[in-house]
Amino acid sequence: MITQIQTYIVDIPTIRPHKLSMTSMAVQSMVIVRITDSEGRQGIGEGTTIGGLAYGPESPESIKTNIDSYFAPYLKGKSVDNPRALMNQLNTLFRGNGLAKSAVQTALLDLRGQQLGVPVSSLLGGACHAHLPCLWVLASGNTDKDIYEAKKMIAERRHNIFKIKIGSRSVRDDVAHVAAIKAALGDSVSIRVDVNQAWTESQAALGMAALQEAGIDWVEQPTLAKDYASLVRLANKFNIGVMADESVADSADCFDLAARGFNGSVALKIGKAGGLFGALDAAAVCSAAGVGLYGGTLLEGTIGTVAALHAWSTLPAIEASTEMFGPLLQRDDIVKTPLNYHEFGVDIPATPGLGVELDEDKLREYARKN
Ligand SMILES: O=C(O)C[C@H]1C=CC(=O)O1
Ligand SMILES: [Mn+2]
Repeated sequence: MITQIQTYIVDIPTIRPHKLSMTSMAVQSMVIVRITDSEGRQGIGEGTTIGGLAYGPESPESIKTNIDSYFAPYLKGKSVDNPRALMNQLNTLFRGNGLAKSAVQTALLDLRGQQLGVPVSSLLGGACHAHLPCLWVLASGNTDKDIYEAKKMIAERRHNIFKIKIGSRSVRDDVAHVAAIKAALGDSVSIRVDVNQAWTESQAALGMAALQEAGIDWVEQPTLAKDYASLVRLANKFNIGVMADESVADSADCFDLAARGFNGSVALKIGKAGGLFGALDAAAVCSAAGVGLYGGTLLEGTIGTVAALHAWSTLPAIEASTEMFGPLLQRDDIVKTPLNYHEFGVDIPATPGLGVELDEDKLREYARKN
């Protein structure tokens, strides 16, 4: 039985400013949820966004408030035997708030996994992978710094696929920046870009023609999230792949986009989909429609990242790789043993629950005091 639900906003500085088209991040703010049962076992979860309200409709403050005010009173006293039934109830009682629901669902699955002595991936049907590839995002905004950073990652065998954040400068300047990085890294390194909705369709056509010429493999969310028609037209017009990110949150969005003739890939994110169950439902719709899968992040720390990894590990194929590098962007970690990044990817824990444990001292150090 659930006896206590605690939430914390945890602010951890990033290793360098992370520049997206809509904001520059120097700190990552994560909402950590801890659910305790009557035997004293604890499950942990994370709800994280980017840049307060700059990226999406939920902020760290809204995630915490809505868990404290709405979800926690409902969950207190309930059994954890069936996390899916509890989530169905939350979805019926409370609209939206996917990031807050993802945090709570993660904590319920962590707790249930510990009760049963199995990893979260087993609760989802079982892992097909023990190690998944993981790319790195170049977002310093400076061409030379990005090239240096990428070469270091390749030499350390940490990452060999890179995503470059663009969209805050002119199309020509952005293309020149990306083409210079691609030329410096060479043919064996796969490069993609994320425009985060910054282009009009005609800017996208100009940019994509030039990026295709420069040998770039994917363009993520070139145009506005709700402009499905432009995504479909661009995906059909160019050989360079189109990745939908902000356009699609859940399985219904994926169905809608695929039904309009989209033939690219989709960035799955547990936060967008309201949790692991929703993200896997979205994956099933994409796979049935021939749309490729990509394991996406909202730059979560270790807890949110490992939760997503458990979900992605159950997918037979993740055609467009993953970007589960969030913990590496943070200067410090609030878990006792960080995830193991090596050989251009990351290991998925096989111990009960999520397989990571909170470091109470670090939690105290970084938790927001007011
Ligand atoms: O993809 C996004 O839009 C959000 C996020 C994922 C990686 C990153 O650097 O930013
Ligand atoms: Mn994106």
